[in-house]
Amino acid sequence: MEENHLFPVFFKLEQLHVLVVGGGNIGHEKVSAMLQNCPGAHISVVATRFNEELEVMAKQYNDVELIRKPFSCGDLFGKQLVIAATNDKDLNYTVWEKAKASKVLINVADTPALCDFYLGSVVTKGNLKIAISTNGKSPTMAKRIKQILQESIPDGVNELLDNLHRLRDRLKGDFAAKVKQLNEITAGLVEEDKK
Ligand SMILES: C[C@@]1(CC(=O)O)C2=NC(=C\c3[nH]c(c(CCC(=O)O)c3CC(=O)O)Cc3[nH]c(c(CC(=O)O)c3CCC(=O)O)/C=C3\N/C(=C\2)[C@@H](CCC(=O)O)[C@]3(C)CC(=O)O)/[C@H]1CCC(=O)O
Ligand SMILES: NC(=O)c1ccc[n+]([C@@H]2O[C@H](COP(=O)([O-])OP(=O)(O)OC[C@H]3O[C@@H](n4cnc5c(N)ncnc54)[C@H](O)[C@@H]3O)[C@@H](O)[C@H]2O)c1
Repeated sequence: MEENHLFPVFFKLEQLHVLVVGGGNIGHEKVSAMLQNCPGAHISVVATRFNEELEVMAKQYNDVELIRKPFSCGDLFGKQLVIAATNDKDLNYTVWEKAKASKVLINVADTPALCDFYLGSVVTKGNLKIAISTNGKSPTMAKRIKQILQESIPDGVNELLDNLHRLRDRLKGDFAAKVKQLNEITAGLVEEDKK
């Protein structure tokens, strides 16, 4: 079977500065995805025109700025991540070239082959977060799996997480002893599978 070789990580977007080039439907979708996960995300959007929903959204977040102008190389200055989401493939390629030259990680929304990273479909229950990828094969399938998991994972999972966190803080002993105790305490959660 073909395998997905993407390596998932969870970024702290309050500590990074993201540049989004393009403020249309897709620019709005990507900014919205980042803010849903991280309301404190630090995002600059450069575009010649902005979709109205994006303009309304940006006003509600202190760390999102919309800059109405054509893209230029200097926009990359001080950014750690870039999303190129214009409707101009050649321009998206230019943004990719500039990002590579500046060693900034980039997602090119219309060209998966040029992406250093993909955005995932995200399930959230309190502190629990699950990111889904189909290796770029079908974002629609990722969205549907997200919906299934969102409904099937009970909301109480966050209380369980809080309890385990408190327990983790109270456990004594070295690392190996703590791992042993935590495994024993949680074994009951997966007991059904062993039968
Ligand atoms: C998960 C999600 C995250 C997000 O964007 O927040 C996401 N796309 C979402 C939705 C979505 N995107 C598209 C549709 C239309 C139906 C369809 O095509 O299925 C829908 C469905 C909808 O909107 O209902 C079209 C589309 N997407 C890409 C291309 C370009 C291409 O493939 O060439 C085209 C064709 C453009 C065209 O035809 O013009 C590319 C990418 N989209 C990815 C992520 C990355 C791969 C993720 C993975 O590994 O699965 C990747 C590779 C790069 C990236 O964008 O990071 C978000 C889920 C929302 C949710 O969770 O609710
Ligand atoms: N990755 C995904 O999930 C996904 C999904 C659907 C579509 N797409 C692709 O994303 C691309 C964008 O689609 P859209 O619907 O957002 O288009 P759109 O027409 O709504 O928006 C295009 C944006 O690009 C900006 N732009 C154009 N030239 C510019 C320049 N020189 N400098 C700065 N900004 C400039 C415009 O001002 C506008 O904000 C399309 O190529 C589409 O194929 C990607």
